[in-house]
Amino acid sequence: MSDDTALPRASQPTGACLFDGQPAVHLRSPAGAQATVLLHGAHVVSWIPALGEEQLYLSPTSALGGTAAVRGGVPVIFPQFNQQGPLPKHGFARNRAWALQEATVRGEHAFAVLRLDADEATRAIWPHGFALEMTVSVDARRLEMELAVINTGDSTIDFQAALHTYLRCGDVGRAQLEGLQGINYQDAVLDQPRQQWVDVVTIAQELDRIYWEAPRELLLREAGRKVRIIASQFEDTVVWNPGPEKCASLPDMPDEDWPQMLCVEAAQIGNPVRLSPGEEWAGMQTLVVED
Ligand SMILES: O=P(O)(O)OC[C@H]1O[C@H](O)[C@H](O)[C@@H](O)[C@@H]1O
Repeated sequence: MSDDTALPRASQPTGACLFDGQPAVHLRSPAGAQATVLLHGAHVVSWIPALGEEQLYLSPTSALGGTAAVRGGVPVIFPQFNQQGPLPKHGFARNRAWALQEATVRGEHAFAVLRLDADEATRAIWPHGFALEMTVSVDARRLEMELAVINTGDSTIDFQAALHTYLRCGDVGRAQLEGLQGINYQDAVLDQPRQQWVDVVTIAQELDRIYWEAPRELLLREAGRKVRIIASQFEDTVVWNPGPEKCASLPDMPDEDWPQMLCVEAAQIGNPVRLSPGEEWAGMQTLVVED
């Protein structure tokens, strides 16, 4: 992925930018950490901690413009997870143009706020009033993503939501996701409920699981790298890798790229959130690179 701006991305200040020709916002913290968020979907497509390397996987063959969902980064899932209801898969938030409200550096942080309001197109498929606010913040070693949902309508809303984070891996077969032992999950590949006995390791084929009421903190560990994954308010965690066969069937991802990613998604699936008019809910996922 290349930028279309004159400045190399490493030198871009906090503010509006283009990413592969698409409207985006770039964040640069005083310590030099960076993140880039597309206005399409409020989709985080890059996170580079200070003195670090890219931490997110973004498919080089994913279309970033138009109405298609982006393969990689952090898709925002709202108001439906997967195909668990009548709406398009994973809802509509990831396929809409969000508005940039603010992009600022404050203290050690650089952050941006993006907003999506109900409009005619969303009401046509989901007849409710709502506003979404996505706040993305970086400091030296940390990426914080908060999705807030406000019921701006005059009737109750029920929704599922997720931050569908594609973590970059050197080789997912040698990576380890720690913290899920003892947790019950729905195995979407086997279509069966199961329980996790050991850490999630040696992924070599499709893995697609919803862990119910998962621990707040998980750790992705691979040679020379540890990323702590902290969820707040999101009760469930989805872990997904397409494996070789499913990856080969995805038109927006190179066949050989599946070992380079693992989705660890902060999600609210089992207990949809219910908001009365005027009420608000917010869920957060924080990623921290550790020594
Ligand atoms: O291809 P997408 O619509 O982006 O969905 C990608 C994946 O998202 C989640 O992780 C689901 O659990 C998977 O079943 C799904 O395949």
